[in-house]
Amino acid sequence: MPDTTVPDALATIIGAKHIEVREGLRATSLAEMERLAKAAEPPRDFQGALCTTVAQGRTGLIAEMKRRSPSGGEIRPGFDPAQLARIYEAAGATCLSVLTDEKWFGGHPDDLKAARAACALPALRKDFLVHPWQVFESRAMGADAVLLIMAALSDEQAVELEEIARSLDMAVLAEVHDEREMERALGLQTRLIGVNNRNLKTLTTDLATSETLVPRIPADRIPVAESGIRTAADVHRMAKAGAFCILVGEHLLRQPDLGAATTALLAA
Ligand SMILES: O=C(O)c1ccccc1NCC(=O)[C@H](O)[C@H](O)COP(=O)(O)O
Repeated sequence: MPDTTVPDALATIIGAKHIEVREGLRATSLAEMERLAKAAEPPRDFQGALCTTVAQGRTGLIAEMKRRSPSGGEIRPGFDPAQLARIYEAAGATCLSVLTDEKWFGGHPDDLKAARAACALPALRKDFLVHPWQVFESRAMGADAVLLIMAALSDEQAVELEEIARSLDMAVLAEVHDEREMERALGLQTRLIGVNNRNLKTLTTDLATSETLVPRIPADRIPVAESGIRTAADVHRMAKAGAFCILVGEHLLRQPDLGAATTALLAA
């Protein structure tokens, strides 16, 4: 029996996202958001950038930016998305991940716009997508890729959101935390399978999650190890499990010298 006395962080966030979408739809109709998405400048090749980096024998780093998080509290005072993007790019990151959720992460669509405009890296919109409107909104704000969290979506919803993202030439990172979610993600067309080492119900992090799941991901997919990666040894550990792409946020963002920290992590 699940412990119903413990609040489920993801369920709380998803509940609020449904309300946000309803409010968003009142301000901008689905048809208008679709029009804005189609009018946006063309997307950058998020998946291609990761494939090229890995083919060159380097670690594909999706470098994340977030002001705060439910698990970490305030992460980076003086947060400047354009400056962070330039530093990440110069230090060898392959892609960006930008939190746009305001309530829990202090983010905003303007963060993604500013970060993307400041560099040539493709950008993932890191948010909690539950409705087609948000996929169109992601493209309209300039995102090159969206995150689909399998724990937050039914199979039908995941397929629908992926179809819309693909129709807009955006990449999809399908995120999983257990074997069942992984099987469901493998039913999608995307090659990018993110294994989140963070349990989004309890917010605890364990790199063993990637060590268990990544070796079970078929060779035609691209595993991305996410969360809790802090050291060159962690990067090596993820690579040993078969994940040559990683998504890292908090550790890097807490370092005063972000560029040096990013370079050091990629030296693994
Ligand atoms: O990070 C949280 O506290 C969190 C809470 C609820 C839902 C999602 C959450 N984080 C999203 C992520 O998984 C991370 O931002 C991402 O994978 C980077 O992790 P890290 O390198 O540990 O910052």
